[in-house]
Amino acid sequence: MRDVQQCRDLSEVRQHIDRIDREIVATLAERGYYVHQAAGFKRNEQEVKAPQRVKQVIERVRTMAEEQQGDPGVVEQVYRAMIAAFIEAEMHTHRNNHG
Ligand SMILES: C=C(O[C@@H]1C=C(C(=O)O)C=C[C@H]1O)C(=O)O
Repeated sequence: MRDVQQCRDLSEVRQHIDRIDREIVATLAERGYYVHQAAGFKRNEQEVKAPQRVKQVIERVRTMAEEQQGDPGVVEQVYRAMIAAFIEAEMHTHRNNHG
């Protein structure tokens, strides 16, 4: 985990959360850009979904959470929701590419 500060009140806690959200949204935009490119390399909808890759990603981020004193269960839930949304977006791109 990165260095964390002890806050004096809820407002200070929320300032940190707002700052972190800015970073998360920027990172999601960057990730989304690569997911969009992934669609261009896939031939069908099963390849877009790539369940084996999803399994690998989930295992990897759970391990990373454990190493960084995060909560693997929370990380897995967040990732499953995020990947589902990215698959939906990638599916749109795939369908546009293939008529
Ligand atoms: C980006 C990909 O496509 C999909 C999205 C994934 C993701 O957001 O991590 C992982 C696998 C696929 O379901 C990929 O195959 O790598």
